[in-house]
Amino acid sequence: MELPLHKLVLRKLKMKLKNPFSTSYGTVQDKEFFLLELIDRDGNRGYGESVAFTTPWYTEETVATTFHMLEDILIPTLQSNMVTHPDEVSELFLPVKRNNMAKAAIEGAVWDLYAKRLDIPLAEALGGERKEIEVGIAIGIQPTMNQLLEKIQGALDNGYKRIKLKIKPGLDVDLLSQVRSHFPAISIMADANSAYTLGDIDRLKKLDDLNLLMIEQPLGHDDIIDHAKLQAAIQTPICLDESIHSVEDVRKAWELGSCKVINIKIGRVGGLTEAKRIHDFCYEHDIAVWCGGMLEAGVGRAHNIALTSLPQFVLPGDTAGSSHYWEQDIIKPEVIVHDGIIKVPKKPGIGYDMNFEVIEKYTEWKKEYDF
Ligand SMILES: O=C(O)CCC(=O)C1=CC=C[C@@H](O)[C@@H]1C(=O)O
Ligand SMILES: [Mg+2]
Repeated sequence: MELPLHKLVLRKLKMKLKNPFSTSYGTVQDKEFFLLELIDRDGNRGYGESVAFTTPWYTEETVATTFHMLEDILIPTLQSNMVTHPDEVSELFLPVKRNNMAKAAIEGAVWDLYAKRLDIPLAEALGGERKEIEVGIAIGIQPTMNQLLEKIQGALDNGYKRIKLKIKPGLDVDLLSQVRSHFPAISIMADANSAYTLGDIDRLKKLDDLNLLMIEQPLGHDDIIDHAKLQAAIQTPICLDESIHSVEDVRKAWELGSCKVINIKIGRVGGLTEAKRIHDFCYEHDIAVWCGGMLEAGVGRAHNIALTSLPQFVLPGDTAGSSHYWEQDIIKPEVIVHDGIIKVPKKPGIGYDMNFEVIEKYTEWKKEYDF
């Protein structure tokens, strides 16, 4: 049955993070993004959120390229084609190379609308079964060791199930050893955001003594060959983040032995349909999967929660609670983490209502598109 699309409302928002988030690439303080509200002829509303940053340090996409893609390519494509199921959106966008975060923003709104039309939770529409999901937390690079230890303790006090720390050359073996000696038994992983090369192999081998859950994206953002060499040389499981844009990337990485774990970010892989394909491949091949974060506001967070309800998300994701990032989130209720657990909402679609008071407060401009 056709999805009778009526109108798309595109809002540009800017929200200040409570705490700046620092990685080997740099620091994020303000999060700029698009909120997409897709309305059908029966008055149902589906929501999507874009995740690209203002500069292309994580992937090549930015807020500006997202707008260009939405305005000039993706929205017109959706306007001129009929869809019956969200999977058809990624088919429609197939001739457009990459620009996965822009594609995911619009596809996410279609998925939410589709689930709402069926009157079922998005998690169920995706085939998810979990009623609750376990989550961890990502802690950015801190100015001092004491501040880092305090942040970790605070996260543990809040029940988060695993701690992800950012590392870079010079802020790695010693830093992680100190953390490990303060917290001998906790689940710790390190994210390098491509800060190393194979020349650092001896340094990276030292991490094997620290019982890390995994090391995320140690080498080049577009590499799977050197990662295979590194994985053969170290015991710590490698997780790929930046290198993975599709299920084909996962298949190749798996065949080469480039990693043991996959971080799925809906935006990086072009939407929930491709995220689900990656999930299914990993399920069949017994590859551990978890859901990464992009410092999302509530709508993006809600999509992550729905996705994480699928069975192969066997490791805690980066979906921390709203209050970890924001003074006020754009959804009601906010995402609450209790003892490191989020309850998957039972209401239709993403399962959270929009908080338009907050949305209006942070909206810089909005624009409407008719279908
Ligand atoms: O959303 C979160 O809480 C996790 C954020 C996070 O760790 C990242 C977001 C975006 C880019 C990176 O710095 C990093 C990552 O690589 O996973
Ligand atoms: Mg990462």
